[in-house]
Amino acid sequence: MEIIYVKNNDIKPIKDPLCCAVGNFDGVHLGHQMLINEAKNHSLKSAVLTFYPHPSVFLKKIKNYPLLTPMNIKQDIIESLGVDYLIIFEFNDEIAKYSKDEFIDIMKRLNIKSVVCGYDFTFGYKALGNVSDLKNNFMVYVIPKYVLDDVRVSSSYIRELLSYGNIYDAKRFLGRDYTIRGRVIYGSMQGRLIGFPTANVFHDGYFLPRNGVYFVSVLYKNKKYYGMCNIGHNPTFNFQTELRVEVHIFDMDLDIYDEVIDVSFLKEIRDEKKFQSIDELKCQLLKDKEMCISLSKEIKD
Ligand SMILES: Cc1cc2nc3c(=O)[nH]c(=O)nc-3n(C[C@H](O)[C@H](O)[C@H](O)COP(=O)(O)O)c2cc1C
Ligand SMILES: Nc1ncnc2c1ncn2[C@@H]1O[C@H](COP(=O)(O)OP(=O)(O)OP(=O)(O)O)[C@@H](O)[C@H]1O
Repeated sequence: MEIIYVKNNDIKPIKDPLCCAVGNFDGVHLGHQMLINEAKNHSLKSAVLTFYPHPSVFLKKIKNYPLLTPMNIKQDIIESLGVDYLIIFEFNDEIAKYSKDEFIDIMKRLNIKSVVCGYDFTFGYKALGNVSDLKNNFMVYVIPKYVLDDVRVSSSYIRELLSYGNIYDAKRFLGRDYTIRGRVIYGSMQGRLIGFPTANVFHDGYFLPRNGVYFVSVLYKNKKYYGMCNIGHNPTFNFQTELRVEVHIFDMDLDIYDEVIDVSFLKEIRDEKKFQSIDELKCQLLKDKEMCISLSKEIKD
C-alpha cells in the first residue's frame, strides 16, 4: 500500500485513477470495512482517504482525544484489507474552512474518479456537502446503513461498549479483537516482587476499555502470547494518579522494555479492587491466572 500525505493546496495527482472510500474510519469497523471492500470491487486502483488529526479531535480542540485506532494501527489495518493507496489528509484550520466545492476540487485533482461513502456522509465547511454533491462530480457507490443488533455500527457505539467493558460486543462490531499498540515502559518494579512481573504499556492516544482485569493476547515480534491485563490505578500497592495498563504475560521471560507490543482484549475478568493486603492481591492474581490459562486452552488458533 502506498501512503500519500496531502497538505492544504499542495496537491499532486496520484498516477493511477482511483476508486476511493472517504471518511474518518476510527476503528475501521464492520461499516467501514463495507466501504473499503466496495472500493476494491471496481476496475480502478483502490484508495482510502482519511484525515489526520481526526477532525473531531481538531474541531473540539481536545488534546489527546482517545481513538480506537490512532494512525499507525489504522494504517496497518487498512493495508491488511488490501487497499492500494492510503491518502492521509492533514486536517487543520484551513481545511476545516474548505467549502464542499473546494473539497470536491481537491479530490478531482488527486485523480479520484469514483467515490465510496456511507449513506449519511457529509463533508466540507459546516458539513454542507452530501452524497448528491458527490454524485454530480464522480461515479459514487453509496453504502446503505450497516446495522447489527438493530444499532448502526459506528465508532461512537464501539466506544460506548468498551466503556462498559463489553469486549465481546466490541469485537462483534469491529470485526476483530480490540487491540492497542504501545511501547513497554517502566512501572514501579513491584510486580516482580510478588511473582507477577508486568509490562506497562504506553497507551496515550487510545480509548481504553473500562478499568478492570482482562484476559488478553499479546503480539510481540510476530509471536502470540496470552496474558492478563490490569487497567487501573494499582490501589493496593500505592495508588497511581496516571491510569496504567499493565500486562502479566504468560510463558515469557524476555526483557521487553522499550519494545512495542500489541495487546488484544479477549474477555473481561473482574473489576480492579483495593485489597487489604498484598498477600490478598497475590492470592487473587493466582486465581486470575488460573482462569485466564483455562480460557487460553479453549482457544484454537
Ligand atoms: C492481571 C492483574 C490484575 C491486577 N489487579 C489488581 C487489583 O485488583 N488491585 C490492585 O490494587 N492492583 C492490581 N494489580 C496491579 C498490581 O498492583 C501491580 O501489578 C503492582 O502494583 C506492580 O506494579 P508495577 O508493574 O508498576 O511494579 C493487578 C495487576 C495485574 C497484572
Ligand atoms: N454503519 C455504517 N453503515 C454505512 N456506512 C457507514 C457506517 N458507519 C460509517 N459509515 C460510513 O463510513 C464513512 C466513514 O464514517 P465515519 O468515520 O464518520 O464513521 P462512524 O463510524 O459513523 O463514526 P462516528 O461514530 O465517530 O460518527 C462515512 O462515509 C460513513 O457514512
